[in-house]
This record gives sequence, structure tokens and C-alpha cells, in this order.
Amino acid sequence: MPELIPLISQQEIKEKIREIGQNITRDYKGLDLVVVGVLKGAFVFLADLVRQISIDHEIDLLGASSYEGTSSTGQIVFTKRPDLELKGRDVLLVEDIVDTGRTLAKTVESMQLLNPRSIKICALIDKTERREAQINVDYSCFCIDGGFIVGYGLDYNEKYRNLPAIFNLKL
Ligand SMILES: O=P(O)(O)OC[C@H]1O[C@H](OP(=O)(O)OP(=O)(O)O)[C@H](O)[C@@H]1O
Ligand SMILES: Nc1nc2[nH]cnc2c(=O)[nH]1
Repeated sequence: MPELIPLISQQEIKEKIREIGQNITRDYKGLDLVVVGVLKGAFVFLADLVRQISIDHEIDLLGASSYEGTSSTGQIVFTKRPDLELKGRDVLLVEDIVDTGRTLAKTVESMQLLNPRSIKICALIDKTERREAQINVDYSCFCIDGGFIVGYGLDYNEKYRNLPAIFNLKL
């Protein structure tokens, strides 16, 4: 039976998202912000984050998937493309986690083809141990070394996304 070890509490998540939301609000004043959440994992974080951004902005979604169990297959499959016109606009990609960095590297590459004015990255978790692609996370809520984490949108074989806090999964 997998074991769940508490890592980041609901309260810590709430406080950090409020702070990051204020920073985004300040930095994007006067810009044409489109917040693009990367499904599936980012759906919980995205919903909480946009409610802490107090300037006008639009929201879109893209889908990217590459994990089987705790390992990246290395093959990023885009399951959904954004619907909004992004040309000339200020895109903020919202991810639940940056691990190897492969998903975001491919995602940024594909978003650049749509000619936005700017692309920045906001991640709930910046996990550094397995990083392979050079990714600059502009807004990071929590930085951790390693482990496989679940909860608050993050899954293991599609389970545990509903947990309200973040846990280390021990198999
Ligand atoms: O930096 P990386 O090593 O590429 O890992 C990060 C990606 O892994 C997870 O997605 P996953 O493929 O599990 O799909 P999901 O969001 O649908 O769970 C997560 O949501 C990120 O998109
Ligand atoms: N759930 C989950 N998905 C990931 N995708 C890349 N790293 C992780 C992780 O630690 N946990």
C-alpha cells in the first residue's frame, strides 16, 4: 500500500498563492495577460491562482501529458491546444510541477510559434533533482529537491489529484 507523507499544508499553499498572485498583479499591470493552465495537473492551482490576480485577464487551457507512473516517457503528447488568439499577448503558463523540464521546454517551443509578445512561467512546484531542460521559472511557489509528490492536482496513475494538500508518495 503506498504511503503518503505530508509535505506542504493547505495553509502554506494558500498563503504562497496569495503572495504570487499579488506579484503577478503588480508585474502585469497595463499588459494583455492571458493565463494558460497546463492540464491536467494544473487545474487546482490555476483555479486558486487566478482568484488572487486582481487585474483583468483571460484564461485558457492546454493539455500536455508524458508520465506513466513516476517516470517521464520523454514523449510529450499535446491533448489540447489553447483556444484564444495569443499573438501579441502576454502569456503566463501555469504548471503544477517542473521536474525534468521537458514538458515546459516543448510547451514553450510550441507556444512561441503562436507569436505572443511574452511568455513567462508560473509553477506551484519547482523540483530540481531531475532537471534536464534549461527552464527559467519566473514565479515559483515551492522549490524542492526530489521525491514523487501528489495531491492538489498532482497524480500518481490518475489518483490523488483531489487531496487538498501536497504529499510525498512512498511506493
Ligand atoms: O518537467 P517534467 O518532467 O516534464 O514533468 C512535469 C509534468 O508532469 C506532469 O504531467 P503529466 O505528464 O503527469 O500529465 P498530467 O498533468 O495530466 O498529470 C505535470 O503536470 C507536468 O506537466
Ligand atoms: N504527480 C507528480 N507528477 C510529476 N510529474 C513530474 N514530476 C512529478 C511528481 O513529482 N509528481
